[in-house]
Amino acid sequence: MTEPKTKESAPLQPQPEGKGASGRAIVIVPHLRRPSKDGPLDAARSPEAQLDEAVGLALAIDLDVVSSGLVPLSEIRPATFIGTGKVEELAGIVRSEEAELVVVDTALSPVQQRNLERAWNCKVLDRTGLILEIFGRRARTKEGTLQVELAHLNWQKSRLVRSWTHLERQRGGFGFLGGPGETQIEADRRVIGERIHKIERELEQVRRTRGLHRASRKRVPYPIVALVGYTNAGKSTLFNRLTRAKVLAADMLFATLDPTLRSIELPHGTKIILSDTVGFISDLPTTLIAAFRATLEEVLEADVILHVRDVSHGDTEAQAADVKAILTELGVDLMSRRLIEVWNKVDALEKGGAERLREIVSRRPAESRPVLVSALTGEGIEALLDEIETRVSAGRAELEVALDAADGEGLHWLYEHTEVLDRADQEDGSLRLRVRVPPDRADGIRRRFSA
Ligand SMILES: Nc1nc2c(ncn2[C@@H]2O[C@H](COP(=O)(O)OP(=O)(O)OP(=O)(O)O)[C@@H](O)[C@H]2O)c(=O)[nH]1
Repeated sequence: MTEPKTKESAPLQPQPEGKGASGRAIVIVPHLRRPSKDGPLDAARSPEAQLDEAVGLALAIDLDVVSSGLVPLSEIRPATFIGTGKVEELAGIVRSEEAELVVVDTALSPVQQRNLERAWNCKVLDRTGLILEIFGRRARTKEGTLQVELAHLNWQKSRLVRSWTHLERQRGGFGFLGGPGETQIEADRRVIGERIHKIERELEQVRRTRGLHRASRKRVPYPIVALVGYTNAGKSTLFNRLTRAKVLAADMLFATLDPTLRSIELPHGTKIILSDTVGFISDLPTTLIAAFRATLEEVLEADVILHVRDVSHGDTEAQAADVKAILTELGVDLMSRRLIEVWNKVDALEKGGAERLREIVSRRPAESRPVLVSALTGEGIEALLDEIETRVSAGRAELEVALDAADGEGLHWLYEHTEVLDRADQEDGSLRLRVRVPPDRADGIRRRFSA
């Protein structure tokens, strides 16, 4: 593990005046000096990078981050997670900074959270709580919203302490939580239980309809190209660059919790559907995996997957490893021709960096060569479009079909289910069409419309 930025005795780094409107917050990343093999802290990622990410997440929910820093630990304390001395030191900082909230970027037990709240006399949000807030703000589809609310309720149920009502009121969420007395907690637990039941029923309903939507989407004749990648890798910016669509692309994490679809035409006329997906994040709390996966199922149906990477980020390798691990778990073959690595933000590399990457890329075999782009400046975009077109066509079969001109139904079917490349009306009253189809459809179509 790299040397921590903050020494044990040093105060946290003051932050420049933040733009946040949700309250004054301190962000800390506790990390073990010697990571234990079963410790909850992620040793693959540098603590500094984790701190950057945590501050980014806090800013994404409009917190005014007044101070932030690493908290090195020699061991994890059951009662407060971090040691007594450090807890006291932080209490002083909370007071002097008039902070209303401390984000502790690790998974805290309900008891640890409660004890820290008492010691600091302010709200404490752990990593799960922080990501839940972000998911809550970014969820756009019905299913996304329900999944997040369900995860939130399950998490709350395990820790019936007053939640951070300020944020939750804003979202119109769980304002009923808060009573400190036993009876109040029991009542809250019952209300939560009922709400969980209701949401589970609604989710069932939504899933059934989503299945229908997907079935109708599957009939769409165009190949689907899905963008995946780590949070802040530049997916939305690339999506916009490729589609010139107006999709939210702010310097915010998780600007896209739910998939967005657009259809575009590639340089040689191939039409595709471009699908933007949720950003990946390190150490995703297990309670959130279902909500996250629901949005990623799109990827499985994609003909081509663009794995967008921010190659100017210090942790780009660790981020890519995270994404690949999840793709593999979902059943995507990483060696498959349908995966293209897009190395984004080449404009942000330090001097000589882009040349170095170009050399690395040129040594890779052509079929697994990443494409270097800048979604911001447009550099490399033409080459990317060409590569997408090559891969899309490679995965599709081209057929010649013939049918009677009077077969209106057949013609209609072909236009709905295949990509019609060319059409010729014959003198004998028949029609000849050149169509492109997914390989698994080719045989059926040949049988029905023998050329
Ligand atoms: N310098 C540079 N910045 C970029 C580039 N592409 C995107 N960005 C910036 O990176 C930030 C994140 O971009 P987004 O497109 O929102 O990232 P995302 O992957 O969609 O993020 P999530 O929605 O959180 O998953 C924004 O500030 C973009 O302006 C690029 O090629 N070069």
